[in-house]
Amino acid sequence: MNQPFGFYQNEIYFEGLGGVSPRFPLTYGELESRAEAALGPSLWSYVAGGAGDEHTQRVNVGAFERWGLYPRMFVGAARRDLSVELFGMTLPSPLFMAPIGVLGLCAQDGHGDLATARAAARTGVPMVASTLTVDPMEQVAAESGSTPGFFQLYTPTDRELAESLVRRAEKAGFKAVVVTLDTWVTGWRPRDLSTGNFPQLRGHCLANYFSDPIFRAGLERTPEEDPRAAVLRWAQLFGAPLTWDDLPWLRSLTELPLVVKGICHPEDARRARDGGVDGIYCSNHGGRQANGGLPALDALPGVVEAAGTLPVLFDSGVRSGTDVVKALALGATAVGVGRPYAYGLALGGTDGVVHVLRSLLAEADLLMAVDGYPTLADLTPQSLRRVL
Ligand SMILES: Cc1cc2nc3c(=O)[nH]c(=O)nc-3n(C[C@H](O)[C@H](O)[C@H](O)COP(=O)(O)O)c2cc1C
Ligand SMILES: CCCCCCC(=O)C(=O)O
Repeated sequence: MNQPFGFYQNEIYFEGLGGVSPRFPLTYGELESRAEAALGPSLWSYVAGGAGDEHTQRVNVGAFERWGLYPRMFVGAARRDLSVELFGMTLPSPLFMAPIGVLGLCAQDGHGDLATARAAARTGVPMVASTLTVDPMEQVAAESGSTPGFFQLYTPTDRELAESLVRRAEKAGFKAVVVTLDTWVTGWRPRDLSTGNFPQLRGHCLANYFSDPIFRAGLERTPEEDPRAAVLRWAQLFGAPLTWDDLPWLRSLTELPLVVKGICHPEDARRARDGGVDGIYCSNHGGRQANGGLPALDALPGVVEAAGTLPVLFDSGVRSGTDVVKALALGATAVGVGRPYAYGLALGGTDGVVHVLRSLLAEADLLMAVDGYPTLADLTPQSLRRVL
């Protein structure tokens, strides 16, 4: 079903959308409340929660309401083209799935990364596979069919281990490496601190480490023999507090497109661009890391300007197809969906993820049809007006 996007209105209402299903929610509110019930209290609070009093998380979402899209008439947008060029590839739409570390646990069978990769295969929407998958990255890559996948790297303090993870990602067939910069230490997350629930500390989602020859070589006993010691070793190695001096080394790690995630300041975007990265990923980690109060969407225009000709990926707060359109109009090349697809996974495995992705795309496509924007190039900052 890896069909190009660009639906016709009548197909939506009379013929169905090949993936959007009435058995799953059609509003974000219902998706969230049904996912809460499906995930159970502990996993729900990990996935849904954020830093501090979750102000940043809320303003990430609210920021989209402060922009309105001008409707344009006499455009004849009967056909839309949502395809986008990214890293030399033509993708059928600008949507991608942001990396989610405990994703595997969100599926009923505990193999949610594989189920999500299958959704990528079915929709053509790329998945950014986290370093923290339940199943090893090689298996995740194998499930995504002809849809390109990206590998997200949490840079460990051991450079040899970092290099090994990247080598494996290349060999597994991932098409880009996304280095997350904003999470070398976990932020202040009251929900998780009160439940004591960090799935990684229970040994979940560490398959990429436990299967890695460099990681294993640093242990006295294998993770199978002594899982506790392996988790402790992982916790010691997890995150290197990188500086600009490390960028040349990161750049040297791979010839795959290199993307840096967590960039919100224009000066950081400029320095990353000058340091030779291939893409800038504007994100505040969905408000999970710092409760600093800046909505990621408000940071996007400055990052886009500083990135120059580099593609800008964006996430944080995207909850609907109209949000996708607004982020594109503000200059994003591709837009990441985070929590919503994890909720779809919780409700219906691969089918649930496909439903969420196709609902977002159908809504974006219909907005572009009705408001007269037939292609992504037609969406510019002038298409928007600040409304609040
Ligand atoms: C449960 C959870 C786990 C996450 N794990 C990762 C991760 O492993 N790597 C990463 O770069 N970002 C991770 N993120 C951040 C997402 O990639 C993305 O930036 C964020 O979800 C966007 O915010 P939103 O979900 O509110 O739209 C995670 C987010 C959630 C909700
Ligand atoms: C030491 C674990 C850091 C959190 C990793 C997953 C993530 O990015 C998130 O929960 O957010």
